[in-house]
Amino acid sequence: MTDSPLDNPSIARETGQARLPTRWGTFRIHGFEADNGGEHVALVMGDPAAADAPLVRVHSECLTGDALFSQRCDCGPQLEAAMKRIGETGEGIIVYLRQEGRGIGLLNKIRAYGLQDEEGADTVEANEALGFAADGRDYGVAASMLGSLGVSRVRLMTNNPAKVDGLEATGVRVVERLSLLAGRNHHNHAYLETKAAKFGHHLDAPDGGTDEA
Ligand SMILES: Nc1nc2c(ncn2[C@@H]2O[C@H](COP(=O)(O)OP(=O)(O)OP(=O)(O)O)[C@@H](O)[C@H]2O)c(=O)[nH]1
Ligand SMILES: [Zn+2]
Repeated sequence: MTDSPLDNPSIARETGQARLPTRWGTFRIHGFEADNGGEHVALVMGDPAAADAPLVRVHSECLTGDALFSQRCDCGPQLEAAMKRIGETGEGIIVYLRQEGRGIGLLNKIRAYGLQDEEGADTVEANEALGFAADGRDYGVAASMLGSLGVSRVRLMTNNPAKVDGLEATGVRVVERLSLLAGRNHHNHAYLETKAAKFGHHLDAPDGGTDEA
């Protein structure tokens, strides 16, 4: 397997912060620089460090879905739903990781999309045909960012069991998993089915997986 072109450093240092008004309320945006120079951000609302286990979304960058309104995936609506939920709660964090294309980068993701279009590959087969692992993400940098923000226990908005395990492996305690079902449409049906079949995403389950010790 080819190593991911996006190295996955595990330490991120805060570089600055500012006010970020959004449709769902005003966050503070914190900039972080990782060991390899990667740039990530966290959107913080309220005082999550004072909470026992605040609402957190660890979102992997998807330029096409988050910014360009693509319906190939569910990323944009998931990000909106997470920001809305935090806005309604008044407290929480969006950790926005620049791990585009499950870690293979934007240009390789577009090549993978091409293989899906032309050869009928699913997302996993396309990654593997390009010489990458099915999912090359690492959550160490998210743990480092949460640590800087004073958070070590979270209620995580995700359908992805590997994200829960990945965060737990880096020392973040996921006390509850909250489903984040949004943005299903006829273009992303196969993509979502592949996530459920090959990665075990919980796509029809309600909130669950609380493993409070
Ligand atoms: N390599 C590759 N990456 C993709 C593809 N479609 C979406 N992505 C990336 O997948 C990432 C989102 O991961 P997903 O597996 O959809 O969802 P998740 O974040 O693991 O799970 P949730 O927390 O439930 O949203 C983003 O970085 C997207 O850019 C694809 O076809 N190929
Ligand atoms: Zn996406």
